[in-house]
Formats: sequence, C-alpha cells, structure tokens
Amino acid sequence: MQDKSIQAHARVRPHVVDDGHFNPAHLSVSSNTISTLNSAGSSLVTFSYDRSYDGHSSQKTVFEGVQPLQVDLFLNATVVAFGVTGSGKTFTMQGTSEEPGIIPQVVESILGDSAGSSGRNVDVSVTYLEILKDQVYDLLADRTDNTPQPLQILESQGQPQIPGLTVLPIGSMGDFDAVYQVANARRKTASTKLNSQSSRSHAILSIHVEIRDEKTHSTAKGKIMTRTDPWLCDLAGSENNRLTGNDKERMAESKAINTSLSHLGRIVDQILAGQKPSFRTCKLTRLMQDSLGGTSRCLMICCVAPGEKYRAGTFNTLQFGDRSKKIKDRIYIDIPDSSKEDPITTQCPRPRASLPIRGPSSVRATSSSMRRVSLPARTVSVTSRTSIGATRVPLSVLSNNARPMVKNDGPVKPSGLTEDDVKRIVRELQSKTESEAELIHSEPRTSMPFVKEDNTSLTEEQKQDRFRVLVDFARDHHEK
Ligand SMILES: Nc1ncnc2c1ncn2[C@@H]1O[C@H](COP(=O)(O)OP(=O)(O)OP(=O)(O)O)[C@@H](O)[C@H]1O
Repeated sequence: MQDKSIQAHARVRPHVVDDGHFNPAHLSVSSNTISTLNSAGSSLVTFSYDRSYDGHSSQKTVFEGVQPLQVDLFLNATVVAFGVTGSGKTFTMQGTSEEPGIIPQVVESILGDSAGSSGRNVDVSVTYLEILKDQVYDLLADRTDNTPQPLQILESQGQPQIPGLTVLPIGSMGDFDAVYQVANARRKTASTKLNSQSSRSHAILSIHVEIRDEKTHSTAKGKIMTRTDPWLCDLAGSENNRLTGNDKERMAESKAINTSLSHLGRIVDQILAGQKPSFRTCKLTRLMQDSLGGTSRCLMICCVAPGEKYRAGTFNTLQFGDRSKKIKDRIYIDIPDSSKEDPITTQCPRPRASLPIRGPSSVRATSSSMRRVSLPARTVSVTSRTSIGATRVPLSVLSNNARPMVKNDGPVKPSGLTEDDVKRIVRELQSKTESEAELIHSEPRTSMPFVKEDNTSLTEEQKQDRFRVLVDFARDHHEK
C-alpha cells in the first residue's frame, strides 16, 4: 500500500439462479489474477489485481484486504466499490446484519483502536451523503419537518467543502448501527430487473478521527496529533437500460449514474495521460478529487457478477480497475493563490497544477487543518467550517508540531521529498514542457490515435463516451 497511489481489488459475487447460464471457466479467480471473457466474448483476458476474491470469500477476508489502509491512521484513505448494477457493491460496503460489510467493520476497528489508545483523547465522527441525480443530500440530517434539500459544494484552498453537512459524533458501535440503519433506509433504492434493491445514488460515508494529547488539549490551539478522513464510497452501478427494464424515472437516475461514472473513467484516463483532470464536471468527481488526483490512499474494489448477461459489464469494470491501478504519480490539485489569511499555506510551496508528485510525501495543509473541531455529544450541523475533505494534514506537519518553512523566493523543495524525488520531478517537468511545446507547434492531428476507424460495432453508449472524449480532446487542443 505504501508504494502505489491506487490499489485495485476484484471481487466476484456468488452465482444465483437469476443470473442465468454461467460457465465458471469464463470468470475465474486465481491468486491475484482474475480472468474473464472480453466484451465480444471471443477470448479470455487475464487481469492482475492487488487482490482478488471469488464467490466464497467472506466479508472478513475482504475487510482484511482493506486493513493495510488503516494501519497508518495518519493518512487519508478512500475505499471505493465500483461495478455494474447487481454486482455486489452494497453487499461489500454495507453488508447485512449477519454479514457486515467493510463500512461497519472499519468503524468497529477504528472505535476499538481508539479505546485502546491510553493518554490520548480520541474523537470519532461520521458524515454520510448521497449523490442522487448529481445533487448532494445529507443522509444524517434531521428530516422530521422538512424534505431534504440538496447541499452545495464549495471550495476552499482547492478542497471541496459542504456547508451544512451533518457531522455525527460516534462513541460506540451501538451509536453507529442506529444511525447507519436509518441513513441507509433513506438512501434511494428501487427495484430493477437486475436488482430488487438497486441503489439509485452514490453514497459516501466519511469517518473523521481526531487524536489529542490529554495533557495539552486544553491549551490554546489544542494539539491535534493526527486527523484522518477515511472515505467509504458505495457507488451506484452502471446500468444497461435494456437489461434493467427501467421506466422513465429510473432512466433519469440511470442517465445520471452512467454519466458520472463515465466522468470518473475519463478522470482516470486523463491522469494516466498526464493531463489536468476535469474534476469539476460532476459532483462525484469533485468530491473524489483528493482520492483520485490528490494525496489520499485509494483502494478500488471492483465488483463483478457471474453470468452471460454481465459479460460486457464485467470486462469494462475489470478494465477500469486495471487502468486505475496503473496510476502512480497523481496530479496535484490546484490550490488558489488567495492564502493571505492562511499562515500554513503561505509557508508551503504552492504545487503547480499538473505537477506529478507522489501523494503522501507532498505537503498540503490549510489553517483549518489545525483547528480543533470539538463536537458536542449530539448531532451538529456544520455551517462555516470544514465538512468534507478540507482538513487533511500529513503526519509530517503535525507530529513534529512544526510547520514546513519554505522561503517564498527561489525554487522550493517540498518537505518530505528526497533529492532523487526532486531530480525526478525536474526531469519530468522538462520532458513535459518539451512534449507540450511540440504539441503547440505541430499541425493539428487529422486523426485521433484512439479512434477506431470502424465504429459500427459500438453501442450508442460507447459512441456517446467516445464523442465526449473527442470533444475534450478538441477543447484541450484548442486551448493549447
Ligand atoms: N458476496 C456476496 N455473497 C452473498 N450475496 C451477495 C454477495 N454479493 C452480492 N450479493 C447479493 O447480490 C444482490 C446484489 O448485490 P448488491 O445489492 O450489493 O449489488 P450492487 O452492486 O450494490 O447493485 P446496485 O448498483 O444496483 O445497487 C444482493 O441480493 C446481495 O445480497
């Protein structure tokens, strides 16, 4: 987990009668590989994953694969379940009361860890939201008197924030189970031909942990020794509307789901191609900036279902996971210049957009990172401070209680980078500048390298995707 930016695990759910005919040779797991038919069904393709699980793997086993992310509580982490509708994402993340999924297991282990940390004061709190038709809704808000209203995403220092999102302190597993069940019942689901309880929204649960030194926590600024925001995302599944038999309302939801997932795919492609990712295109990718293009550790769990009707979806899902785990150097999110009121930011090197820096070693902190967030023992609604993703502090900044001092004039060396890292970045910048200069001076391409000459075999959805890629390409080219 240390040397890579994004990890990918694959999980095959068990075969059920409704899945129809299934030939086990067409989807099989062996050690850390998974083999499946290509989307045309003409040959077997084998993908290497960091871990892969077959239909017999227990929830505990899958959780054990997530635990390395938790070992170092000082880093932010994101676990994302990805896959087509009915492939087992909600089962994997949420699970059932008999077989709890990753979310309850992570909460339990964080609460267990915090109980055992003597001499420290640990606050654990959660936020939980859903993105339904590209609108953000709070799943923990008090809804007694009012219908839920969409929340806005604002940005501060390049980090998304959601004013008004409920932050709920969690003292015990009992506390968590109670609110989690209510919140899950609120999450929009509907019956489709592929899943009687199909999620119509992406759900993101965020766990915030603060550890303070008991001896000093009463002094001025407080002593936040660490803070981390594990994110646990159960995405809605991509849908083939011929198979789901969606009505008009379901179709509108399905369109929003498919659009946001193709944006997600495009971001991965842009990062791999060394381009600046277009995070702002939809709410999902805006909120996942740090997970995909920033410093958070990220694990994609690619869920797939056995059966002929899932063949294309399985192949696409596994291809997506395969591409995601190829991301090594992530593109740093742009941070605006207006940092006068922010002493830490002014002392930090301001990373350039598109500068490839290895996640955890780069420095990025805001003054809000240092603020003590004290939560009363009841639901609080956050209005003017960080709700999501804004307070991320690398250990190197907080544990020594020393802020990185970097002169503003002259070249800066981000704290934590070795000489070799700096040399590598300079080399990469040089070659990037050269290739960009080449692009600017070259004639516009007459044909795009990634466009198939014969696209008659593409589905309508694939054509739309390709069209969007071309428009992005043209826009980029035009800007250059
Ligand atoms: N590993 C598993 N073991 C047993 N049952 C499973 C497993 N994975 C999924 N299932 C069952 O398969 C069905 C579909 O799973 P689930 O609802 O998690 O799919 P999903 O990917 O979240 O779908 P959607 O995107 O439509 O919400 C459920 O009945 C679930 O209980």
